[in-house]
Amino acid sequence: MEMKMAVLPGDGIGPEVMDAAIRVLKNVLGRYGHEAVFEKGLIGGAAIDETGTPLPEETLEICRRSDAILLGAVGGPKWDHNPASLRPEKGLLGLRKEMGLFANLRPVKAYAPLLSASPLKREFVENVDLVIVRELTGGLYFGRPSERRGPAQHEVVDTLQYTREEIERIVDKAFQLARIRRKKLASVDKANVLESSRMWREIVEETSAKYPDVEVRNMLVDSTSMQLIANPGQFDVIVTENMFGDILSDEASMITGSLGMLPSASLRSDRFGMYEPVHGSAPDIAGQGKANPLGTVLSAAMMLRYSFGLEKEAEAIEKAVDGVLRAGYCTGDLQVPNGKIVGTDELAGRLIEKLGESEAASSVSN
Ligand SMILES: NC(=O)c1ccc[n+]([C@@H]2O[C@H](COP(=O)([O-])OP(=O)(O)OC[C@H]3O[C@@H](n4cnc5c(N)ncnc54)[C@H](O)[C@@H]3O)[C@@H](O)[C@H]2O)c1
Ligand SMILES: CC(C)[C@H](C(=O)O)[C@@H](O)C(=O)O
Ligand SMILES: [Mg+2]
Repeated sequence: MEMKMAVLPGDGIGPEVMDAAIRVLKNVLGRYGHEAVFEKGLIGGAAIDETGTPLPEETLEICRRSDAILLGAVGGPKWDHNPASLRPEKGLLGLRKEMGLFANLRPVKAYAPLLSASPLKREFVENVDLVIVRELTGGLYFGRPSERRGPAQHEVVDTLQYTREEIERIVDKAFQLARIRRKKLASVDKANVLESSRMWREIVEETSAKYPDVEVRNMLVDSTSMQLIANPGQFDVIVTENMFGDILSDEASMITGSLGMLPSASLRSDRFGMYEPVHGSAPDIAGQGKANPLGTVLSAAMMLRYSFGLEKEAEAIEKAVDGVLRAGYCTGDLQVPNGKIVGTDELAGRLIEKLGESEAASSVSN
């Protein structure tokens, strides 16, 4: 099988972490004898600079003829204050919508070597293994905004809008995921205030009848943000609206030690998906070769698992990540006791070394 992947590096540290992830990906695919074609496209600020728009038609074409998309990050101060239609985020939001990627899975896993530096209580973080299922193509980020008429305008509106079907499909996806994990689902909303959240709760209630084996509880988003810090180990799957999921996932990233650690998969009902780290373009460290590539590398592993069904290959990457951290290598955003801080490229090289070591070990044991 020849795999076709669209590669959209984007802006800031996007191209840096993407180069690292592609090196690791090519290495693992080569070891397992797979053939892959990578087609690069422009998105975000880089696309605005070249074509005047953050999501050129050519990029959409590349994505449509691929089996999966790997994306770095978009945005930065150069473009963030452009008129609304040219904001680089519009390119990313537009791509998610255009490709129908409504289910965003953001796994949060505690890696043992990173725990001692966590400001959180160790007994609560050491077994953390949760997934935030974020609704990705509806809600506040896609509702009707009011027009900006300039600085004199005295009122502004954004709308949090969902159809029943949009809520049903994401809630169902989360129940399905909980069923194959630890069977615990937390649905997070603001039902004490928002009408959309009250409808969300009704749908959770109705859907739970189909999944009697999954224990479900409804939680308010404000107290959930507290519980994530106080006792994150209580969570298995969390399902929530677009903006709540955006905010809770950046918060949850700190359980692992850094925003740079979190991968994500944006899925629909078939195997097609887009895979990107949770972080942004990090303009403060861009161009310095020190960005943490692990969120993107782990996103590539999710791509192999969800879009190509390559479980062994995905696990090999995840094991290599654990292996390099255990060996003490990390980027500057992480703290490993007695560890060595290395740059983005060197960390990718260490991952490739680890992949080789585990292959050598498995051929000795066979
Ligand atoms: N999916 C995306 O493409 C995405 C996500 C979030 C933000 N953004 C955009 O990125 C730009 C910058 O946003 P921001 O600064 O609020 O958020 P950010 O996620 O880019 O950075 C937040 C902080 O985390 C650090 N950080 C992030 N990723 C890191 C990594 N891999 N390694 C080490 N440190 C890392 C940064 O240095 C910064 O201090 C904005 O234009 C924003 O709209 C894009
Ligand atoms: C850049 C922005 C539009 C994006 C989002 O909110 O989805 C980002 O924060 C993310 O988490 O992927
Ligand atoms: Mg975000």
